[in-house]
Amino acid sequence: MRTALVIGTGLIGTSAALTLQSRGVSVHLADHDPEQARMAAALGAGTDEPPIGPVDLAIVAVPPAHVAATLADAMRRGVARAYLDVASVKAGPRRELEELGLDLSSYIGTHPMSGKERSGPLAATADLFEGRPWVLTPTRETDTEVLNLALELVALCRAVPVVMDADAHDRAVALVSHMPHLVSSMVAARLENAEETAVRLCGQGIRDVTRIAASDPRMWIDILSANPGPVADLLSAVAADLDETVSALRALQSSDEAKRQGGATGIETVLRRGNAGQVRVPGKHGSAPTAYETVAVLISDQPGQLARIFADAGMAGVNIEDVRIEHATGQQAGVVQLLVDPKVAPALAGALRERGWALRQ
Ligand SMILES: NC(=O)C1=CN([C@@H]2O[C@H](COP(=O)(O)OP(=O)(O)OC[C@H]3O[C@@H](n4cnc5c(N)ncnc54)[C@H](O)[C@@H]3O)[C@@H](O)[C@H]2O)C=CC1
Ligand SMILES: O=C(O)C(=O)Cc1ccc(O)cc1
Repeated sequence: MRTALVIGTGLIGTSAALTLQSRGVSVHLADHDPEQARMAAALGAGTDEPPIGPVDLAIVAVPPAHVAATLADAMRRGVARAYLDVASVKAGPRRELEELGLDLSSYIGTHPMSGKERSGPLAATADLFEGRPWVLTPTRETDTEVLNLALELVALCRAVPVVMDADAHDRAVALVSHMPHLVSSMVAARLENAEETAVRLCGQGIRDVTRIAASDPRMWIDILSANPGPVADLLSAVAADLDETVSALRALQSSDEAKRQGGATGIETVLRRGNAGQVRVPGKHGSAPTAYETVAVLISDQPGQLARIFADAGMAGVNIEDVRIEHATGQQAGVVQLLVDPKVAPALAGALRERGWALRQ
């Protein structure tokens, strides 16, 4: 691939553009808000000048409700040899394109399973897709050349291609993305009118659970509107679990010992089912989950502390598999949890102590 056109230069479009541009592809940037395209160009994602002739690949990265119309317009203008979109839902946009009567041999629906709770070009990063699944939904109509260009994009972004049917994709993301998004919003909504004295006690757990609730509601209305059935089915299963859990908690309040026992069993069941589901969440790079050991380092809130820890871990020859940061509310300090192979954890802890870091036991 030599040339690409990114239409929709927000978080996902600009991230893809930054990666392609850094790999030597000449990228053109377009957005219905020219300021967004200008900003992406200023970040080094390409040029906001239109291409002179058709590019190799057009990447449509606009909100799901605008995908079909944007693609149809680009295809009619013949701006590229191949077209793809990156929307979080796949069956709806394809159906809309079919209804528009377009030849879809030059189109493939795709979805990078990587993103953030922030929107716009300023949130974009060139490594956003590294090691993450990127779903491709070719059909019998899809030209081989188009599939190959999509695979080349995924490879250039160092993502992991996963081929799926559009409906199967939508059911899968209802489970791993859309239903959890709503649950996160509902947990976060409990905080809206909560007492400040309670909110300031928030720790890492609630931060993890509510991070995605900060996302742009307009985008998520679009996503959920295109996948309501599967999400409603899953949410009603969650509602059944909630009902059972509430009954179990009420039983725990009973003065009857047998009822209390039943309540405890009910709670244990839901917690154990949670353990069994959680171990199935894949580790980094989509690999099987790995049990890492945590080395927890106390840091002061000063510039360069993280970089120093990473450099010191590197000097000790230790590969950091994952990292989590706990900020203590209202304090200029925090804890960095370095997740490493259990075999190297003692050596890392020793090396960091030697270099003056305080470790939390
Ligand atoms: N946010 C995320 O974490 C992820 C989002 N996606 C999908 O990627 C797509 C883009 O999402 P984000 O980059 O997060 O959104 P964003 O809000 O950061 O960017 C969307 C951009 O599209 C532009 N736009 C809107 N309508 C347009 C139109 N008709 N023509 C041209 N430009 C138009 C907007 O001005 C904006 O710059 C969506 O389809 C979303 O479902 C996929 C994976 C992750
Ligand atoms: O922020 C996160 O962790 C996400 O999971 C973001 C995300 C949002 C929408 C998608 O279609 C895919 C990924």
